[in-house]
Amino acid sequence: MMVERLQTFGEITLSKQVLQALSEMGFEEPSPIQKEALPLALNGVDLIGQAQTGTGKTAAFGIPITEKVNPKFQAVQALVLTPTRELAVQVSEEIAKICKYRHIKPLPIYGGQSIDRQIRALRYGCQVVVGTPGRLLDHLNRGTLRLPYVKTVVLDEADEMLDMGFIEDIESILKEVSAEDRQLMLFSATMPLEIRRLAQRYMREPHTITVSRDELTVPLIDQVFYETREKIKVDALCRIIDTEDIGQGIIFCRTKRGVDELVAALEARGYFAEALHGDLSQQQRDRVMKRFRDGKTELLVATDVAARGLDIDKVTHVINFDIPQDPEGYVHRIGRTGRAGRKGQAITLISPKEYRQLRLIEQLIKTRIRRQELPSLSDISERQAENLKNQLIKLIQKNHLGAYRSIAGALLEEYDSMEVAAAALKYAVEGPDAEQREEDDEISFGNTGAAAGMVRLFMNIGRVQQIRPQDIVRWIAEESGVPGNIIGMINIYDKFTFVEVPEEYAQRVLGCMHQNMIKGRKVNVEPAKAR
Ligand SMILES: Nc1ncnc2c1ncn2[C@@H]1O[C@H](COP(=O)(O)OP(=O)(O)OP(=O)(O)O)[C@@H](O)[C@H]1O
Ligand SMILES: [Mg+2]
Repeated sequence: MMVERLQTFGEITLSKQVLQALSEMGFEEPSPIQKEALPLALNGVDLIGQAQTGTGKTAAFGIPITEKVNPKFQAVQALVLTPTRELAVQVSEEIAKICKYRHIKPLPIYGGQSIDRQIRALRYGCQVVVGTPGRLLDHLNRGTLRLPYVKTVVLDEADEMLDMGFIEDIESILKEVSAEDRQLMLFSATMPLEIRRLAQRYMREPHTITVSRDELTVPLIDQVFYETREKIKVDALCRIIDTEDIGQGIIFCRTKRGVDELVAALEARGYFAEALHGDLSQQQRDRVMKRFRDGKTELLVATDVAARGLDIDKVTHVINFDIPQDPEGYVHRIGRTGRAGRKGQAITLISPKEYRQLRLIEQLIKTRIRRQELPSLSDISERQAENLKNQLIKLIQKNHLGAYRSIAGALLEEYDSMEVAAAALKYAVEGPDAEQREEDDEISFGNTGAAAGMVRLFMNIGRVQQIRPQDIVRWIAEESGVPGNIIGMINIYDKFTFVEVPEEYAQRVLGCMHQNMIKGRKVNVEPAKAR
């Protein structure tokens, strides 16, 4: 059958409310999968839709669901199944945006969340349920969720859902939906042949849409690999982090334990990263995800729980610290970057023994992954020098140099301009007492000494080379709004730091600083004895 190609959402028969919502979401024209899937899906046929990561599969089923659900009828009419909790939340939110003007209520239902709260929400009523299989079954068994009026079922990440781990649950759930006039749609960026075959069992003459041209991966993602030995893998990773210009990155490990160990190893080296895996409580998972989505965490270290579906636009890098187990996993992992037309960088670390796995991935994606050599230490310092230079250029261009100009003027009368500039740079990078720092365990800073009326605040930072007293001053000033010049002595010890502030400011400083960050490190502030 020829599939009709459409140019705008307006050319598809969509309600005014949905068109309005799509335009508010910034969707100007349908993506390729949407162009092909929407007319078929709206007609009610079963379909299997395969399209590259980040190309709008969610809306390809979210729009038809929104159009088909009757807002006046208070019963669950559509069901979307996802493999992870985070994805259930995200898909439910995207559907909520699409049906903003249709008075339809989607509800995410997933494990780890209070079941009582879910029962109340279900009783209150919703028309679209987006959930993970285990928890949905739980509700079906308790009788707190019934599906007799469900007409549309979607398996997002269908190949994963029909894989061994989930298939029994999926079958049990499908049994609860009347097969009579049920529409079943499967979506994924990968759809292995055996899964397509298996899917026939549940589908009626499904239409198959395959959008990806030759490559399974998005061409805007640059893909490289580094060969490294197991022993120096963490150091290799750190060098890569130091040289890449990472906006936000997801680092994948094979196991939960591997994730925790890598987070600890990164922290010990002064990098801040957060872990995401299935052993965390749901509250922790939610918190980690929120901070990452809000751009507060730069690096997320995760198991494959984050491999599929997650849509976070600022992710510039995906790093496979461990090579994925199966080639499909690679496609999904690296697909967390380079979404909706953006560029992305995918980096894979392999040991000499893992070339075979790498070749299998290349075969599947029909693309060569380029080999790169690890950056040397001099590459890194070159890179840092470059960054520093760029920051200075920005400052010069902004031209807000105020009082610093007169200091510069005074210095230039006595010293050579090269000397002055170089000293200023050294001060900026290494801090005021860089020379001594290596010898001393304790670093002090400040000029007021133990002035009267000052309190000492205890900060749990640990001593890190990159954090200097002036970082702390600037950070306190930014976070609490108190002027930097009221801060007195700063003592940096090996494991903690004391900062002196006038008593009247102490409350304000304390108030903003619980669990805050300096240069990516968590900081707890507690009051210590007044002097
Ligand atoms: N027509 C469109 N115009 C502009 N942006 C769109 C359009 N359709 C979807 N998007 C946006 O593109 C991003 C990626 O979409 P989505 O998450 O649905 O991708 P996906 O195909 O499901 O990817 P994955 O295989 O990783 O699950 C989302 O932020 C979504 O809001
Ligand atoms: Mg998706």
